[in-house]
Amino acid sequence: MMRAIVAKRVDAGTADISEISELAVAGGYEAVDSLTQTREEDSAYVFGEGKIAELAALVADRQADALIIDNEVGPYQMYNIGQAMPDGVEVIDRFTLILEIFGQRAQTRKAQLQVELAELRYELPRAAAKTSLAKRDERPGFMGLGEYDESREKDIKAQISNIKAELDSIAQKEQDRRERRRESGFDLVALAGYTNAGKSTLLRQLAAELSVDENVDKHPDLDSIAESKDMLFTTLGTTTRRATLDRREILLTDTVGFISNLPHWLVESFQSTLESVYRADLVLLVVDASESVQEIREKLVTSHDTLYERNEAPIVTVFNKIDQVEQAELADKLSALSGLTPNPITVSGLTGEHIEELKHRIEAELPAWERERLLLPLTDETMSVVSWIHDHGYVSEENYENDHVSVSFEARPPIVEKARAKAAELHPVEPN
Ligand SMILES: Nc1nc2c(ncn2[C@@H]2O[C@H](COP(=O)(O)OP(=O)(O)OP(=O)(O)O)[C@@H](O)[C@H]2O)c(=O)[nH]1
Ligand SMILES: [Mg+2]
Repeated sequence: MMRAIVAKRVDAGTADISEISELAVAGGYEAVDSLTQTREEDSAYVFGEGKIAELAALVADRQADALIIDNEVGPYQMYNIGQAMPDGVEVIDRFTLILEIFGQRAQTRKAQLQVELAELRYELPRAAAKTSLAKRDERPGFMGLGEYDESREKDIKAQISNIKAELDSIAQKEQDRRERRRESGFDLVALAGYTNAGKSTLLRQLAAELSVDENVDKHPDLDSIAESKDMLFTTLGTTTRRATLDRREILLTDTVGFISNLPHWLVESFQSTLESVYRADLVLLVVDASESVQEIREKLVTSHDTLYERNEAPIVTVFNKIDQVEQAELADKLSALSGLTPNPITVSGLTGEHIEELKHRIEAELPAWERERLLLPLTDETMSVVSWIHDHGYVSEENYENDHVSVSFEARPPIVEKARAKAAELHPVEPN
């Protein structure tokens, strides 16, 4: 495994390196040591020059292969820090680390395109900076940053627009698929929330059935016998499974987790993954109840920001991992956070506690179904209409009389509409 030193600079207060350390592990590094500094950003080195010398000594001493910095590092700062480190040491900032993780996990075409798009967006301003400096100073390869090449910038822009076009067409296909699924009577429910909150674990609890996506084999984290890893960004693509509630059939989609402090271009690149959240009939926003009130609050606020802009569906907040929290403590947390989530539900995806309640809640929050009672004349086609209604809605009563059958059912309004049309097309057999 690659050995890494983790470093972080903050303007004020104490730097918290827990998240970057977890990201390092997720990226396949062993975080062997760390250094932090509280001071304003240095334009040449991010950290103070003395701290950089200290870091270089630590890297050498611990025989690290990489230096991971939990700050955004500009192209020149990156170059300067690289020069100050022992030879062969890779310098990685927060965003390149996240991109590395995504790159390792991206298995579907869509995920790969999204990672590529994010990489190009990361590179674009850097290429532009090189070009403008090289022009100004007429020094190709300014500061050793590589060949000065204006065409590189154009190239990146062209690639970005190609990838966007392909992602748009994938998004359109997915939108069509969502509509077909709704027409088949399914309600679409999406799991959203921070990475490691327990979304995939909940998916497995709620939907034991097989996945309905073509990416089944590409999500080893969703295998019901596979253990969920306690690791950031286990799930990258989206996976959809079918689950049966009391009355309704839903399609439940697991998505990539959120993480705070992401630059705009990175979030944008993963926009199409979030479409399955924005376009759902209901969103389950999962939070880890074992975290501190402060942490949960920050994550809820970021999640709401991400969702509210484009989300169309109602949101139910799910406090997961209650097996790890004392009851009194949980009550305190819920009341402290009640302003942000008026009516949350508490569960444990691991033990299955309150999963039935969650199912009821999902059913209650889904868009209301319409009730209808249809009298169908008995013809050769009648049984197929009746079974169509069974497939697309919930039948509460079915009575056979001499020459007709009466069916009482509930379904999405468009399904009821269709059932009426089908019923109208049935013509009774002429009596002899
Ligand atoms: N104790 C406890 N652990 C849980 C519970 N739910 C999930 N976990 C653990 O939390 C970790 C993360 O769970 P996942 O289901 O992979 O989380 P996720 O939200 O899908 O994470 P990403 O795919 O990375 O976004 C795993 O180690 C799970 O076993 C729970 O209810 N109780
Ligand atoms: Mg997951």
